[in-house]
Amino acid sequence: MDQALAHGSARFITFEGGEGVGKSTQVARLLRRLEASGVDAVRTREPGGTPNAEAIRTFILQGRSEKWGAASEAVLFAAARLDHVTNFIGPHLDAGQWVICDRFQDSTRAYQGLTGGVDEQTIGSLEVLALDGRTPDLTLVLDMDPEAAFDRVNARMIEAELAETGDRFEREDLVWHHRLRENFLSIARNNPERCVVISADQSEDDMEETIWRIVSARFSDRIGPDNE
Ligand SMILES: Nc1ncnc2c1ncn2[C@@H]1O[C@H](COP(=O)(O)OP(=O)(O)O)[C@@H](O)[C@H]1O
Ligand SMILES: Cc1cn([C@H]2C[C@H](O)[C@@H](COP(=O)(O)OP(=O)(O)O)O2)c(=O)[nH]c1=O
Repeated sequence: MDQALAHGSARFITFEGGEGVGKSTQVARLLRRLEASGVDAVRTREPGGTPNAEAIRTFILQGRSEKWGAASEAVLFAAARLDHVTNFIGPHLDAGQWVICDRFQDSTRAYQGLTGGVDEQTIGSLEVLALDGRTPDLTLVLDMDPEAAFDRVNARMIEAELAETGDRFEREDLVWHHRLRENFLSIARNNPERCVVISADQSEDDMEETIWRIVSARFSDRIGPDNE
């Protein structure tokens, strides 16, 4: 079935990209813009979004699954995603609410698959299981040089007087993060109907405007000028 029809009138939008590129910031801003246009929307994140998936998130990000290897971690992320799709994303879309998700299946493809070395067939099978047909209508891939993204995050941490430790994936070296960036770009190139790459090397306000232009143009049938 056409995915747009499968979701009814609601739309499913995901944000993807490396660490610190501004995904959470823009998820919050897009939600505000949608609400201001009269669209009923909810935000969520991965791994997480339901109590079971949040438990898996804590387990992985504390590094407790690291020794198990990328394939086992891909299975854990898929288990969290299946619970999230079944108990949060699917029900909200079916109720007519748009769902805006901070990371989704492309993160498993980029981190565990292309960067972590888990083969395409395994990633594909896990994706079929976990998504249960809920492919995003639009994926915004935020892209910037990982060094610049880390500088930005560190500057904010110093401003807020927070100690920098980083979770399991943030502690990987820069070469790894450059490879990750290339892998997100290659996923976007391979899925041109679904993915749009956005430069994250702009101010928060400019990024918000760019994203709003893309979302409102793509879903102009749902976000009419009458609602602005
Ligand atoms: N466009 C931007 N320019 C400068 N700093 C930004 C921008 N977007 C986000 N930030 C800051 O960078 C840090 C990471 O942003 P965040 O939205 O949490 O990224 P992510 O969810 O991709 O990890 C935060 O401290 C945030 O305030
Ligand atoms: C959803 C998902 C996340 N991850 C990783 C990416 C992040 O390093 C981490 C999620 O932590 P998070 O703090 O949400 O990262 P960020 O703020 O950069 O979005 O989990 C995977 O490796 N595979 C996945 O399928």
